[in-house]
Amino acid sequence: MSLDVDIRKRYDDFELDVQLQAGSERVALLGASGCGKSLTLRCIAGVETPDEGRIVVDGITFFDSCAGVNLSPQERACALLFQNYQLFLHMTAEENVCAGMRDVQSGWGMRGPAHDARRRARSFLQIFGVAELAERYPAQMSGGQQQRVALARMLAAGPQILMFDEPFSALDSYLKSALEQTLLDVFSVIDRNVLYVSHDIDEACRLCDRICVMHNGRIEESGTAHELLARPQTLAGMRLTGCKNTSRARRVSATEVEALDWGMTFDVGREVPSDVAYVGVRARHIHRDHERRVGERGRNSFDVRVARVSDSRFERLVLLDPPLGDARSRIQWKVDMVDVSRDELPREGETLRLHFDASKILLVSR
Ligand SMILES: Nc1ncnc2c1ncn2[C@@H]1O[C@H](COP(=O)(O)OP(=O)(O)OP(=O)(O)O)[C@@H](O)[C@H]1O
Repeated sequence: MSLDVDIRKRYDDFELDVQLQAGSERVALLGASGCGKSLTLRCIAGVETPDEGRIVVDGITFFDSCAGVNLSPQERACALLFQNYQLFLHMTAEENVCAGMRDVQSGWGMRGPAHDARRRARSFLQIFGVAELAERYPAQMSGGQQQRVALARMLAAGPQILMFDEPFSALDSYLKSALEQTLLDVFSVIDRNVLYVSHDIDEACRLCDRICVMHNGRIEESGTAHELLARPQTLAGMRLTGCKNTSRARRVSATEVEALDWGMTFDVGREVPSDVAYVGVRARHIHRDHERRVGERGRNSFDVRVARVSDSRFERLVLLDPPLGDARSRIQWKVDMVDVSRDELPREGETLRLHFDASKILLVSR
């Protein structure tokens, strides 16, 4: 399995410039809204045409601007699944899956007599737990059921590359989790290129082997979830891997960096790059400083005022006013509420002495 993408496409106010190579692995495109994730998939699927570049899947050239190659979407052995199902409304579930097979060009996919196609359609519906809905029309199914049928149709088409564009974002968390598990079952038995678009780092971690961080039409960095979480290389990488606290930064000395938006200087205990531009502090790397009281100085410990608290089921989200800055530069801290008495939880208006685990502070230059 291989995927080789090197494309550019310009619009008046947006430029896509993507280079992506992948082998037998599932790759997530992770990025904020409007960064070019869907456009990349649409170019690979052939529903958008890049201005220039190449797209090669398993040795087959889908697109090559220099060689004048541009296969039609039907000629490309790929399937693209969106969040909005896109089933044929006048066809039953089984007919929808069969239609996927008939769309397939010769040389790949499952073809055969009608009864064979129907038998195969049922087996794909079975994989996604909706075989009993084979005779129903999309209007007679829930959103989750329609998406299961759409997944069955996608797989039945036998594509070389499976592309998912936030397929579960319209579903509730229970259904989403169940479908993710089914997808993982499917991935474990098929050997296909998989591209999965998401803006959710956890979803990308669960479903993919490698994550590409997209920003402003480009892939800024790529790595395993572990690599990206431990050592993001860019501001976009820090934010997309869930780092809620980022600030512009300036090197103060060999091991000290100032977070300009917070008025705090950290000794990170390692060399600060001369071109450092941003620092990031993950909420879980902030702790109460039990050794010092408010007002006592200490390395990487600061007095911060609690501006606001809000509770979810298991955690209290605490917004902290840094020594400098306004409401936009507040620092987020999360405090576990399980097995903690309410008296111990931070309260609005109080000042706390907090220790920042500076060895975990993230430093990036762009
Ligand atoms: N046909 C078009 N004409 C002009 N601009 C376009 C066109 N298609 C896409 N764009 C622009 O390209 C950029 C990337 O769009 P794209 O749909 O790939 O974003 P995305 O990362 O998938 O976002 P989201 O997560 O919101 O779906 C956007 O700024 C969009 O406005």
